[in-house]
Amino acid sequence: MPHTPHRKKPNLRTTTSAMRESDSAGVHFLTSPRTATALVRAARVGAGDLVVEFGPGSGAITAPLLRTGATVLAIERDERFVRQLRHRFANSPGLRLRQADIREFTLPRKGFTAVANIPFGLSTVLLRRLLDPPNSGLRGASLLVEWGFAKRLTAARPRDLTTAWWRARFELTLVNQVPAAAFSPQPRVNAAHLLIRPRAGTRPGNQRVLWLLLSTAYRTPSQHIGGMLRAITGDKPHRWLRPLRPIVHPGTPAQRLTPAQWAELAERIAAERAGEWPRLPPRLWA
Ligand SMILES: C[S@@+](CC[C@H](N)C(=O)[O-])C[C@H]1O[C@@H](n2cnc3c(N)ncnc32)[C@H](O)[C@@H]1O
Repeated sequence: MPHTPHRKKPNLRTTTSAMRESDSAGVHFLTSPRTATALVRAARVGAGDLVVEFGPGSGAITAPLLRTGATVLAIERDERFVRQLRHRFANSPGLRLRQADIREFTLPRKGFTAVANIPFGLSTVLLRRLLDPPNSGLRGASLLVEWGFAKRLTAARPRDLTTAWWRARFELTLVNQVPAAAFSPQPRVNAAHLLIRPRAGTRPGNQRVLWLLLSTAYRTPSQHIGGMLRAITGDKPHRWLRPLRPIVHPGTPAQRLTPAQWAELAERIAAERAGEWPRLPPRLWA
């Protein structure tokens, strides 16, 4: 007869006190299995894929993730959750659990997908870790973040250089609003399901050109795209602007371009202007 390992119930006292302390740090645990399932389904992962889960807590998202057959690298700082997860998933060979700080943990070089209910206070730091590096191994991400944060990130026109850099290389989609009632303790504001996918046709080789365009555009808000393109390429701006849709006139303020238009411009300039483009700064946000 197959041996069924004895499973202890999770220690609720320990879990509850860990949750209470996490609450004081602005951390909200997912209590809606339907939301966890939707988050995992949208990640489109399965056997052979590597998923990085930031802050698994007591495993609300880890469980459906493991059911997909993917390998889950879960990074949790709180020792009580780590112990609990080890116990709960003792028979899940797909789980690689690390007790570490997600702000410092070295992310895999190999292609990976990120899935997480992100502690609201760490959203920017984590997105920087995922989306800043020009050679990020990120294949996609399915994340729960604060609603206002998701709205700002997905606005039609990025309002700052960092967001423009992320959006020209990745498509960021606000899937839906997730009510505060889906968490315990409840946050004061609703959350959002944010989906991230690499932008089709964006090649790592174009990133120097892209950075040059964006950093020039965002340095001076009133700058016109025509003059900027002429200064960078030495060509008449129409050559680059003509194929863009919606239509962009040379007198358009550069910051009015959409992420897709920046991606297309960088792609075409890099393809047609072989040259020594300036190196990317070692830390892009510095
Ligand atoms: C918002 S909760 C999500 C927990 C679980 N995934 C869920 O949805 O219920 C965030 C989790 O991240 C952990 N955490 C917070 N800051 C962390 C850090 N700097 N490094 C690693 N884990 C962290 C917390 O202990 C907590 O378990």
